[in-house]
Amino acid sequence: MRLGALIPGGGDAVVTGFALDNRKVAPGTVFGAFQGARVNGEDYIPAAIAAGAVAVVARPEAVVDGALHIADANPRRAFAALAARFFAPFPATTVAITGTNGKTSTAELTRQLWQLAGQRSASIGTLGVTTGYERVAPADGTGGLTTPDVVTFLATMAGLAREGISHAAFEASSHGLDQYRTEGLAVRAAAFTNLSRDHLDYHGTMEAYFTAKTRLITEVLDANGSAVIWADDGDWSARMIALARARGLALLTVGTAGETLKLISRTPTALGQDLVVEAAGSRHKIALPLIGAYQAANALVAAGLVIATGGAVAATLAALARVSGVRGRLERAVITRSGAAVYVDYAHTPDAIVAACAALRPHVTGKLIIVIGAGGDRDAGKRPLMGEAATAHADQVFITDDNPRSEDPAAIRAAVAAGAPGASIVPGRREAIAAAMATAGAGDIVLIAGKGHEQGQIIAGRTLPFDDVAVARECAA
Ligand SMILES: CC(=O)N[C@H]1[C@@H](OP(=O)(O)OP(=O)(O)OC[C@H]2O[C@@H](n3ccc(=O)[nH]c3=O)[C@H](O)[C@@H]2O)O[C@H](CO)[C@@H](O)[C@@H]1O[C@H](C)C(=O)N[C@@H](C)C(=O)N[C@H](CCC(=O)O)C(=O)O
Ligand SMILES: Nc1ncnc2c1ncn2[C@@H]1O[C@H](COP(=O)(O)OP(=O)(O)OP(=O)(O)O)[C@@H](O)[C@H]1O
Ligand SMILES: N[C@H](CCC[C@H](N)C(=O)O)C(=O)O
Ligand SMILES: [Mg+2]
Repeated sequence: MRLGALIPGGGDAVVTGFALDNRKVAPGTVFGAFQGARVNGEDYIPAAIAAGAVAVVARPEAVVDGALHIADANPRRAFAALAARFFAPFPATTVAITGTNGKTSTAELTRQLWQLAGQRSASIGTLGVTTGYERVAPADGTGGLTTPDVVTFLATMAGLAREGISHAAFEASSHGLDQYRTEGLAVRAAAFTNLSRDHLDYHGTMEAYFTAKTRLITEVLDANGSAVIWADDGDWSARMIALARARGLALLTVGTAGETLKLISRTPTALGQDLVVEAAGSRHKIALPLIGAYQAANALVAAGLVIATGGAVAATLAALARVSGVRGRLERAVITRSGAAVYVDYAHTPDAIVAACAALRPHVTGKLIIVIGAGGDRDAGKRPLMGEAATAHADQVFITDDNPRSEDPAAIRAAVAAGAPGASIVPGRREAIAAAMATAGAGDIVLIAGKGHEQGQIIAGRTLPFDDVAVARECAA
């Protein structure tokens, strides 16, 4: 493609690709130079041009010598729009999900519902790229970033379209939205799941965190698209609904306070839960094969996205009876010799710990024993709150490590323990899982929280192999 085809006056230079790191620039690349959290990408403009960049997308005040300067006060957004023109076409039906918790689950359940309806579908998010035939996890073994960068995102979407995928659901994290990492393609429907404390290290305040998320509804979503909003998260839901209305979007509300998919009742069963949902004037009874209110919420939001993009209401709700669990979300790992069930869940916020405990509580006849930890180089303020949530909602708490990253693991454990008097502090995640499982008897449940699907423990810059499900099975052997 010629540069002139991407941007008026671009000329005849051949564009071969897009990069936002100078080390990935090859002859013909369009380079995006952005001010980051650590360094200023504008410092790498000369190196990018020396490596063959034909154009540089940067602020008007940046100095670009020897390549076309595509100047924009919001260079990340301009870069995403150009890159999308280069990488198109994309899957025809694309939807996005934001919220503090439930993005990955909802994206994956949306993909499953489409697949059950006969569509070739994919989901993109923390689990990597999932299609009906494979899951390609991020290469670094930790689960990596939810959205690596906009070039990877658009190239992946284009690759899926080439494979014949017509329907794609992606997770829009607040970091990704703030940094324009998931944009450029048409988004037909967008969902909001909930908002609670996380990532305040990056956003500073809950208000700024919420604002980052609102971009999905107010800017990224097509003007003629549909907003699917979980209605049961109080003020945050009400504000998102108001924003969707103000923009004149088609609106689908979901939950007990929802109008489109109104949750009438929810009754836990041995293997899942029975839901009664009022939709399009009739009542639908659904035997959802997943436990917990939070999974019911995500399943219904997923159904909302499918309906918003053309799925028939009754058939979509009926298909919920056939979904599979999402990797690392209330995944049953093993039963101990003494008869306790051990679950792994990706709860790494105070709210998620409450939700995961609540999901398991109806299935506990003895004690609910939880293993928690908090990530290093992440929102430190959530640590005691995670301890408090575990203490309030489980019967016995073990505090251990969860990706200490560059921080001192003992200091993180102590910060969590500040909210959890009476908890046992066990350095070493394997040791903590073993200790928790050893105390469990028949009728008890052990919940190993925080890492879900993750395949590694990040300690001092190194990622060591670690899989909660595998370790639980080893401890039970
Ligand atoms: C704080 C944050 O989100 N940082 C992300 C962001 O970095 P940044 O733009 O601030 O980059 P920077 O390192 O300051 O560099 C600025 C620019 O200079 C460029 N550069 C830099 C060095 C160099 O030698 N040459 C060069 O060109 C960089 O490519 C970048 O464009 O953009 C980078 C590329 O897209 C990301 O890798 C990086 O993620 C870091 C590693 C990270 O840990 N992010 C986490 C917090 C994150 O984003 N998590 C969310 C999950 C949230 C959730 O699901 O709950 C996610 O979406 O994954
Ligand atoms: N709708 C929900 N309400 C409350 N808690 C939830 C909800 N959905 C998921 N959770 C909790 O959050 C955890 C993570 O779920 P999931 O991976 O779907 O969320 P996410 O938003 O993608 O998270 P991340 O921001 O880390 O990518 C789950 O394991 C569960 O403990
Ligand atoms: N997307 C989240 C994942 C956290 C998972 C938890 N295991 C941790 O490392 O804190 C983040 O990057 O903050
Ligand atoms: Mg996720």
